[in-house]
Amino acid sequence: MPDFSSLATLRAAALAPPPGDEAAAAAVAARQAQLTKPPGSLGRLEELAAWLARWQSRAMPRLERVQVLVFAGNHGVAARGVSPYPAAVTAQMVANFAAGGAAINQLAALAGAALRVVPLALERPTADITAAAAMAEAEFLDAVATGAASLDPAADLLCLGEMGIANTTAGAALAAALFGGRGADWAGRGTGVDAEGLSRKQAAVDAALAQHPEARRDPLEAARRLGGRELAAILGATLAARHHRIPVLLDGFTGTAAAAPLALLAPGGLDHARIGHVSAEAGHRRLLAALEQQALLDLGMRLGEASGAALAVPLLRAALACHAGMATFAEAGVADRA
Ligand SMILES: O=C(O)c1ccc[n+]([C@@H]2O[C@H](COP(=O)([O-])O)[C@@H](O)[C@H]2O)c1
Ligand SMILES: Cc1cc2nc[nH]c2cc1C
Repeated sequence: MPDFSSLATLRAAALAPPPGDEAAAAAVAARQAQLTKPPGSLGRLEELAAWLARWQSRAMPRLERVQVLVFAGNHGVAARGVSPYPAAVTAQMVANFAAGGAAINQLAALAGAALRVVPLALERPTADITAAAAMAEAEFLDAVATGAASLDPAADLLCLGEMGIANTTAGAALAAALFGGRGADWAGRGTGVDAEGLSRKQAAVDAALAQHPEARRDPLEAARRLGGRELAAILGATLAARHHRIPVLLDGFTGTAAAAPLALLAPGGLDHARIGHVSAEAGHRRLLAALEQQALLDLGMRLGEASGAALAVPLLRAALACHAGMATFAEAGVADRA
């Protein structure tokens, strides 16, 4: 378990992500070549089986234990009129998750996954990023460590999601600091803000970027100054998963932005993560392009709460069912190519 007790140790862990197991990935590719199908005909399912093998370090990957983690946080920038919903909805949705009434409850059950929801100091919103750093260093590290500690170290796969009114504004500011551009490039409609709300959101992102020039220079400072507790927890869980050899499915725009600092801190720092779906949130495609990632699904969803990550789990199960269950040409007596 990496040490996230100081910014220096967190940075050290992020700068040295363990490599994948290329032998396990090669074993998958070798078996794929023997299976009763034209080479490559299962498309990305083949690559996904190899990806699971590489990051689980298992020639025959498995999905017996899938964890869905949803982190919740509140944001001072919500007071800027950037979301149509009041901040109180964050805690109300956490209660809804506990009662089993949210979309993620249904989708996690369908995925055969264990859902855990972790509220992070909801009564204490982060500071308004247009005026101050979202979190002090200790608060940031605490959220990162909570994210890491919430991970089931025996999981075969981790799906990550978030809940936090106004967090698409935080995600947009973070993405702009990491990859360049301004509010107009990264802010979208979120939960459905109107045109004036969108203008306020773009202005809030621009004001936050002007307030925090350091964020453009250091991905961890960007996460601390512009993000939020649930975003920091996603970063911590994603990095901890890498060190525990657990592949990760990220969810939408906010969740992808939360983990993105890891890709900038180390080349391949997010190679153990895939994006479950591309959100309808305007900036997500731009973010995926910047990360050179292709989402698994494109269903026009924009919910967050790990819904798009959980929905992609059955695709991974399909990839493994074919990989493990198909006969080889020799076993089935099917003639291979001449
Ligand atoms: O991540 C996404 O793609 C996404 C897009 C739109 C909305 N959300 C969810 O909606 C909330 C943030 O939206 P907003 O409008 O309050 O910034 C937060 O709880 C997210 O889980 C998430
Ligand atoms: C109702 C509601 C549910 C959500 N789930 C994730 N983000 C959300 C935002 C709102 C507003």
